[in-house]
Amino acid sequence: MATTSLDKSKIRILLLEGVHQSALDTLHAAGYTNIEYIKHAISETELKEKIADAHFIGIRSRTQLTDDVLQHADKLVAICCFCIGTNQVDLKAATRRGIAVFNAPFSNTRSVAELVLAQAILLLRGIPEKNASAHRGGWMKSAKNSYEIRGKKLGIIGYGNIGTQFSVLAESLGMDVYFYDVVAKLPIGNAKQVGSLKELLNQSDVVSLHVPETPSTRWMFGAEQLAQMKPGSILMNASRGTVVDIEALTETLRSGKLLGAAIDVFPVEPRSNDDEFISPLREFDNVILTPHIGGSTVEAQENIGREVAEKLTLYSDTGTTMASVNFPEVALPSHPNQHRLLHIHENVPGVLSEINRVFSENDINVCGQYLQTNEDIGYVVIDVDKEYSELALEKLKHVKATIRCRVLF
Ligand SMILES: NC(=O)C1=CN([C@@H]2O[C@H](COP(=O)(O)OP(=O)(O)OC[C@H]3O[C@@H](n4cnc5c(N)ncnc54)[C@H](O)[C@@H]3O)[C@@H](O)[C@H]2O)C=CC1
Ligand SMILES: O=C(O)CCC(=O)C(=O)O
Repeated sequence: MATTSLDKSKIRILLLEGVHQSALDTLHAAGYTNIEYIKHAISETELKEKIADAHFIGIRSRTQLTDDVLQHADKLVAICCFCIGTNQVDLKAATRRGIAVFNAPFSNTRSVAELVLAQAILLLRGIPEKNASAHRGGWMKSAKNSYEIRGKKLGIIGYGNIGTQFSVLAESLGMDVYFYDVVAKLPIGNAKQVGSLKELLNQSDVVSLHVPETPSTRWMFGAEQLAQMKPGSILMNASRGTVVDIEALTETLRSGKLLGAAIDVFPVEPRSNDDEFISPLREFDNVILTPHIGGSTVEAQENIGREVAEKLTLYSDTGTTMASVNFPEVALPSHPNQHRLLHIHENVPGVLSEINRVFSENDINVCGQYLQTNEDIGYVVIDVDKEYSELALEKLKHVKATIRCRVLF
């Protein structure tokens, strides 16, 4: 698509946590060259220093973009999460500063579903203990506590993009699938929605969590829920580390009540692969511990890199905010031969009429105008003839409730 964006060499992009090469390729192909690429998460002090110069930042799940960090991000236009979860970003603080947030809601969902399916099979067969024993010279040849997956009941908590895919895969292996979700959901295949978490836990042989991190899911799975699980059942968590109370899980595992567990996410995760992973769960051979790699496959990372980098370039080139997590969604055409003003304001009455007054009082012809609002902010995009953009920008900055206003050339 032909675009007339800002001089791209001046747009600074900071990419952290080793996002896939496909992101770099996509950005380079779109003409963005001023990119700092770091393979790991950086300390908060370094983050505050680096974010001060960045127009765009790309992160995965380790980098915490708190209100405090964002206070240092005067130039930041957008945050690009190369993952699904956006709980590591203070979305309210980003919105208040007029910073758009993007993510990749689908690209790694199949990878998570495949991982938990594999873990369920391995745990039902007692493979983690048998494997650990063999590595130490043991030989646990026995059918005790070793089961087929066929005919077992799977209880999915959070029946969204990942939960539904897991549901389909599990049914294809003969599992009976039940799910609990706070929203009424159309069941896929023969899955059945149950009315309460307790009901789900009381009957499931395998329980798997696929909820986002929100206030309602924070520590939602503790001693009470573990007590409601069937003896000999399995718990799996590949959602977020703040969902399961690890101390309570440790106690339950010590009691021998569960056949096993698979945990991919933890309340505190090492910042880099060189740091030690500390968890009381390390003592159990019947627990599969994975380093937050539910979505870490070559396929998923390549797709995410491309998908999120495309969202970045589209927003940077044209102002398009489709699929933004926190911004009103506007799909915009390119603006050849015109300049494009992007005005982000608090969603309060009277702003639009003030904006329109800027154009009528200054005799500026509006070539195109687009508006969308959400609960917090309004996003107005105005295309004007090139010679008027500087004057319009200056005037628009003084419109009441303005958060941020900039121009795309
Ligand atoms: N381990 C890993 O590497 C990965 C982890 N994830 C995590 O998995 C989560 C889920 O991903 P998706 O399925 O794509 O999200 P989704 O948004 O499609 O589905 C989440 C579902 O959880 C439900 N839900 C929300 N609060 C709930 C509650 N209190 N009780 C029961 N259900 C509730 C929602 O209604 C929704 O149906 C992500 O938010 C992310 O945190 C995602 C990708 C990779
Ligand atoms: O791969 C990552 O860094 C995080 C994956 C994840 O948890 C997500 O997509 O929400």
